[in-house]
Amino acid sequence: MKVIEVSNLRKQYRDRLAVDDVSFSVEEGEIFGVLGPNGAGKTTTVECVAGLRAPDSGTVSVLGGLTGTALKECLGVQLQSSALPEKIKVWEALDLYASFYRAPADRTALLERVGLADKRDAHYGRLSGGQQQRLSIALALIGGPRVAILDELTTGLDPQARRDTWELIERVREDGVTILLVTHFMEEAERLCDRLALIDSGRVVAVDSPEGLIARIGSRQTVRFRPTRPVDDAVFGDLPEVTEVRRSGGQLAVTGTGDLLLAVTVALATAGVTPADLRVERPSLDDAFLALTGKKISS
Ligand SMILES: Nc1ncnc2c1ncn2[C@@H]1O[C@H](COP(=O)(O)OP(=O)(O)OP(=O)(O)O)[C@@H](O)[C@H]1O
Repeated sequence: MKVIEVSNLRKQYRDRLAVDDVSFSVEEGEIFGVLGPNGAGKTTTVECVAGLRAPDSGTVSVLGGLTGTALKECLGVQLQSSALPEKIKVWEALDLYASFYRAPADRTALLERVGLADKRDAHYGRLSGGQQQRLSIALALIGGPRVAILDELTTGLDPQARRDTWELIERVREDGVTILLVTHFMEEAERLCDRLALIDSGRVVAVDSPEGLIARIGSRQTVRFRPTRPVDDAVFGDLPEVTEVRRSGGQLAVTGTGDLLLAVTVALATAGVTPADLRVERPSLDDAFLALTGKKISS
């Protein structure tokens, strides 16, 4: 079942065309990512989905076309700009947000869920960045939504806090919540999203799974290592998987396709060479975006 359907969305701010032509749909239970560089139109798109902005043209349908209070009861939103007052306590924020809903979720269970049970009396301003983000996720979930919209929720977090947040999002999905996630982090998109819309300059460049997007640019990969003793290019000469061998300092980079790692390691073993610091570089979502748009997403 399609939970969100966006068709030919367009939104202009004065002389700035933020969203030109955006269409995608999100299936029930998916984590669907909206990925693109800064200023691509991601936030404007999800604000239109959340009913917080009116599109100039195009249509948005959530849960079969719910509007007004019915939509609000089913939708949880965590936006980039939603900062709370420094002095508000965690439980006060939850109580405040719970008052917006007819049947709010159990607050104690929710605090446990996001790992803030021991912070219930703490002031918002005294929480770490990761804790503030987890509170904002709890606030997005307080109404017991079927769909949650989360915008740039790990921006500014350290790697551990980011990974903790990803685990939390995965658990939220396991509870049956469909998630629309805005991000410009490749790793986040690859780790969390079932499917993604790549957005550039207000337009959808492609919609696919992370693997599907990466597969579009082919299966080229590179095996890098430091040989424990000198190795001649001829060692790889007859391997159909290998297209290029490059040397830089003491390091070798063998590029090719297919089961390249196996082919290279067997050839090295046959030649009696041990590859130290061996690693395989496969194309990333960043490479896919670059191939599709000529630009890099990473900021
Ligand atoms: N309220 C506004 N008034 C005028 N221009 C705006 C407004 N909001 C966004 N824009 C502009 O519209 C374009 C798209 O912005 P939007 O925030 O939707 O992009 P984004 O992909 O979410 O970017 P970011 O990752 O930086 O948040 C940008 O050029 C932005 O400067």
